[in-house]
Amino acid sequence: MDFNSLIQGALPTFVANASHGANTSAERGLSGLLDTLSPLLGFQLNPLMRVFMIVYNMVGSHLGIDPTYIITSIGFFWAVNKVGMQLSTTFDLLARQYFMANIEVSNSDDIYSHVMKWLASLPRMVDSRSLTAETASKSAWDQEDESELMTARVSPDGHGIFLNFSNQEAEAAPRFTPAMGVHSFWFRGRYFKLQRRQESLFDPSAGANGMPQYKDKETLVLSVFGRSPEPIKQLLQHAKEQYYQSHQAQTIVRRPAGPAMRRYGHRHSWQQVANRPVRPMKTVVLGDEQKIRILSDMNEYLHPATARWYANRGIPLRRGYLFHGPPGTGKTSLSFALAGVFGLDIYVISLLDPTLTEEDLLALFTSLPRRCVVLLEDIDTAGLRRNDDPESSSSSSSDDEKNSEEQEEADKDKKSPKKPRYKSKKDWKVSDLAREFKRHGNSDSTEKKSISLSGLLNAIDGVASHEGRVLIMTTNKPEALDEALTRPGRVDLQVVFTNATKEQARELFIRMYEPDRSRAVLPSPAPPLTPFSAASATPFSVSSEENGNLTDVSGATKIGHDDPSSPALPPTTDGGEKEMPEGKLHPTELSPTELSYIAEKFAEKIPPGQFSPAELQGFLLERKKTPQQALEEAEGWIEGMVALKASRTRVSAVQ
Ligand SMILES: Nc1ncnc2c1ncn2[C@@H]1O[C@H](COP(=O)(O)OP(=O)(O)OP(=O)(O)O)[C@@H](O)[C@H]1O
Repeated sequence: MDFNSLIQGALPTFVANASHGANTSAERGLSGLLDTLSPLLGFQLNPLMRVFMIVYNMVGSHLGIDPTYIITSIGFFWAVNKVGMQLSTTFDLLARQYFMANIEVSNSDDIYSHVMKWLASLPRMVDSRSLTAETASKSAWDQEDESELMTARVSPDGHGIFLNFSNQEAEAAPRFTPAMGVHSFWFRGRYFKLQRRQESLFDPSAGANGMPQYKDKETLVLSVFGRSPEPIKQLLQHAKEQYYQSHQAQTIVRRPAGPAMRRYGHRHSWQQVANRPVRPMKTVVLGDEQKIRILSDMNEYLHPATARWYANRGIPLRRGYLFHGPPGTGKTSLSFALAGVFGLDIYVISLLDPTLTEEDLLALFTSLPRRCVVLLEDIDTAGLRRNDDPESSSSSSSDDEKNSEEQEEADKDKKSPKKPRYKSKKDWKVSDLAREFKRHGNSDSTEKKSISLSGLLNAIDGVASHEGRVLIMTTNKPEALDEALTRPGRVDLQVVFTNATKEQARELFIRMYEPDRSRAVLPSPAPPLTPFSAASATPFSVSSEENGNLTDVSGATKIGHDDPSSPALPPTTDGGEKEMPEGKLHPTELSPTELSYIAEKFAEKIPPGQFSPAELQGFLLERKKTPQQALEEAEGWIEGMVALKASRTRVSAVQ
């Protein structure tokens, strides 16, 4: 059959199909056309197309309209949407470029976390359709809903109640932040646009050991209509204030960032490692005179007018303190309390950090904020290398570890120096291998020269060194320090810490047992002192302040409380000899007078200058719910500790 006769044969059918009524056209329109054209064009409809045609016909017959219209409309709307999106992107771009002010915030800056935290709290953002869920990390100090802790479980022996935190992660709600892309929100009556974008940057030496690595960099672009970025600046200020309001009364602790980040300098040099509640000055037991002296010295130094005073006299604006005394006497505690009093962040540097070079140290000091506390702990153990001593202390310590076997071999080598020193395979022992590894490891770490004394001095008061900071160095052995380190100008004030005096022991006792002014009383220790019915007990009692005293409002049984109905304590102000309160009383049941009386008795028992506040604190912590038990057991503990110290053993059987 030729083409002409085929057309002549097929065309009438096609015309008939096409000119059929409206309802039949829906059924037959496309399928009829395809049926007609397929032999014409010489192809067969495949099964998929046949299924499509069946569905097509069904839709057509059900809706009573030609599905071609539907397909055409969908295509039209898709095209309009595409064009619309393209136009909107172009308009957005043009608007941002010519009609909007923009501010970019990088995720390597603290402002990024301020803005993200604030955005996460915006109701409009939380309801947005495009969000990123993040696990909200909580520090040990973050406030928790204490009622949730009632998920306590009965102990296996049925005698106690233990808190159970196995589900805490599951119960913690995630934090929702705007996802990557463009968002909008209102703030103080203005319309803002937010673009969150991420790019992967190739950093040739960002990874461990300087290996190349891709790093994600996030940027927030905040835009507002108008030519002035002022509204965005206000927004950023607001986000920052909100952030610090929630972190009020906290001390931020920073340490040097990893070597890869340190390379970028300035704000990348330090990383926040902790955020802890401010340590109140009154919790550091130290002579009032000493406290007042250092507080007023620091206050004067940090005063804004002091900078001018120093500058006029050509004195570098630096202040250094040396806290020295036996371990556990409060040197670190005072440093934190001082930072808390003045609302400063603490920057802690360990000179023993194997990755820290002298250049790093200098860079770290130069990238400190205007006012801060820099803490160099245990400076005597830092292994500072004297300039005239080429061997670092670390290498000398590795020499000490050579055992007699190696010594013997070295002696042998001396006798026959030409003979190469090696062992046959069968002579190798696992211990040899371990030693080799250790030596190899040591040699790696000593490849990096330890910090020299002059390197440290240069960092803390060299010409390029930072001004405005407060430097606190702590040590247990002040006599081991180099004179150059402690000369005036580097150390302006020395604070001596001693083992506890009687007065300090008394104060520590009171601090331990005075009523907690916060919401809840600490849970009683889990191991039961007396068997009790688990069903009737709660792990702790919620207290409220009433007339200045803490009173139990739960009515619940207290674990470890021997006799809840013990008689009221006798008054102690009758002019005669004070009577000793009886029974093992819960601290909340002691009046201030009674507490001070027991504290006095406790202090009398403590030999002055023999125990550090940390040791006394440890003893009292063991008996934190039972002040009288502490008083009664003090003598036994002292005897045990004296014997322990005499035996110079570190293993303690005394609690
Ligand atoms: N004078 C003090 N007042 C209150 N608490 C103290 C005091 N001294 C020590 N403590 C307590 O003992 C513990 C250890 O204290 P801290 O770390 O401040 O001692 P340190 O002198 O810095 O010790 P080290 O020399 O070993 O670093 C802390 O829990 C602290 O609360």
